[in-house]
Amino acid sequence: MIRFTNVTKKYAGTSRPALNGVDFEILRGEFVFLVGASGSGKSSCLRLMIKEDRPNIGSIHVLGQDLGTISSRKVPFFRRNLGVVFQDFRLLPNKTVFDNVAFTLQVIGKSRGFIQEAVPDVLKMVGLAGKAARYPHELSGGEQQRVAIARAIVNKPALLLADEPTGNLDPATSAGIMALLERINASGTTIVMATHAADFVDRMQKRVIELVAGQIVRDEREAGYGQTAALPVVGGLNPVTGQTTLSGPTSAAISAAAAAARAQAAASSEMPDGLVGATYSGVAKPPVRQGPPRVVTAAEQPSIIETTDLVAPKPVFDETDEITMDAVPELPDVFADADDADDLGSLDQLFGMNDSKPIQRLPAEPNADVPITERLRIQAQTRAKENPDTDQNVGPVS
Ligand SMILES: Nc1ncnc2c1ncn2[C@@H]1O[C@H](COP(=O)(O)OP(=O)(O)OP(=O)(O)O)[C@@H](O)[C@H]1O
Repeated sequence: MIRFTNVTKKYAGTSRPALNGVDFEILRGEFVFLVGASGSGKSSCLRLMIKEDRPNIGSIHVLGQDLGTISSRKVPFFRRNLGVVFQDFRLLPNKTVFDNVAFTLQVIGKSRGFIQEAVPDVLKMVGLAGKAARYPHELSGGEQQRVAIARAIVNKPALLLADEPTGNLDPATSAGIMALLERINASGTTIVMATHAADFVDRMQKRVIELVAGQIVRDEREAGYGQTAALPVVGGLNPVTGQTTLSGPTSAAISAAAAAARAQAAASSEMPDGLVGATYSGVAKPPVRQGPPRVVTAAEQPSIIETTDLVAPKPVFDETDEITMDAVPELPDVFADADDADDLGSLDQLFGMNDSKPIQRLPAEPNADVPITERLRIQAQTRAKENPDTDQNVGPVS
């Protein structure tokens, strides 16, 4: 589903890489937390996954595509199979809840009939059935985030990427969002979520990939947040004062786990700039793994097909099994309507696209009119057991 091979990302003007020789593989159906201190590289990972950015070194495969070779013309088609949720929701303020969700489908050329059926269904799923006519500013933060999730999943993505989706929400609302994400994952969608929400990570006991200064220090199944993830900002030295930008007890609170992580980072490459002491409060957390990182390998993955009765082992999108971009037809007409063009520009911003390519409507998909339960795969699936497909879609598509 996702494979990073020796990925290094260094932003222009920075002295150390944001990601440094990162290797991991995420298989279909997994729920993976990306954790680590602020600045450790979580968002950079997610940006690389949606091809918003490219690595300096290494290769990235997502949904069977080598992102290093995919042409920019085909990137929108690749992104059709991704849902993305951000901390700050990124809703279109001048559109209703319904239209915010419908917009995703309009852009990819779904029929009006399909949209009229799919949007109410997905709003019901996220608990917003009665709020379709509201505007974002008329919603609470949690409701806005549920709209963002509805928008991300309405096109039944195989992969949902979430960057601190609970970052602006209170604990109770966050719990609702996490329950929703867990349900979406149970329907077969792979989820990768960057978060600082230690309580949820500890509670949910999913796979955890932990970054320290751009390097993976832990990759563990059924894991908690860990202590090193609470390390403070990497590179957080104030350039004016030369002091750490952090407040609170620092040196006294440096944990053994923090020291181990730093020693590990230093041993494997140059010491990252400005890695300073921890402010971890000392609240009881699961012990951090000592020694070399335990990387979860494909061979260690549980068989989703054999171990799960209710979960579809295939991604929500059948067509993602074999995304072959060469088979994608040429893009049709550019939108002529100025309003739509503005809106499409906004959609590009949702993905963080900062280039100014011509705005184009994508062609409709065939066989779009299937029931919402089938589209979202939220019902029990027995068919998959009968016809298991263990291909994880990692690696180049020939
Ligand atoms: N566009 C950019 N230009 C230069 N440096 C960047 C850019 N984006 C990120 N960085 C740097 O790369 C490093 C990793 O940043 P990234 O946003 O990936 O961290 P993060 O773990 O997601 O942090 P947070 O938890 O605060 O969101 C940081 O040192 C950051 O300052």
